[in-house]
Amino acid sequence: MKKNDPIDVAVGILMKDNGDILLAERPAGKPYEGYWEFPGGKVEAGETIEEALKREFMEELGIAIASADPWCGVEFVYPHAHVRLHFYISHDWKGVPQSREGQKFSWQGSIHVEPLLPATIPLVKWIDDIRYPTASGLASQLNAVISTQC
Ligand SMILES: Nc1nc2c([nH]c(=O)n2[C@H]2C[C@H](O)[C@@H](COP(=O)(O)OP(=O)(O)OP(=O)(O)O)O2)c(=O)[nH]1
Repeated sequence: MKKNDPIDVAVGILMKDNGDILLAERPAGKPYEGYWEFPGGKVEAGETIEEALKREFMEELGIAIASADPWCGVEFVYPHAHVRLHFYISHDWKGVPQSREGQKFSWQGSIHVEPLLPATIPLVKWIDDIRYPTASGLASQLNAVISTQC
């Protein structure tokens, strides 16, 4: 792998029935320590993204993800790395988050933790559109359906 090749990262958004989602603070010693992110980590050689997601959640939080759906992808170039983030949404897991790496974590309705990792900032708006659909958002979805049918 060349120095500037993108690094694949598996990222999970655990979403409770009431829409709350889990964020974690990056532990000391990592780039951007103290920034908030959705839990996850780098995909290792020979692993699928979903395998990496499940491994990272077990290692970092003691959470067993039963199922997760791929949601969106974001590519971002940091000074320390070029990352390709694969975001998954899960409604189906076992366990209660434990701080296995000494990190803080928090279930959030509207997001009140900061700073967020730069590449994660736009995701907050996108995930809110899913968690809290507005009347105008629903209208545009309806328009999309109507125009698909025409
Ligand atoms: N987990 C996670 N990583 C993110 C998010 N947004 C974002 O830019 N990243 C970036 C930060 C890092 O450059 C990279 C994740 O790498 P990492 O160093 O945390 O992964 P890791 O846990 O496998 O770390 P290590 O084993 O190398 O210590 O992805 C996010 O929301 N969640």
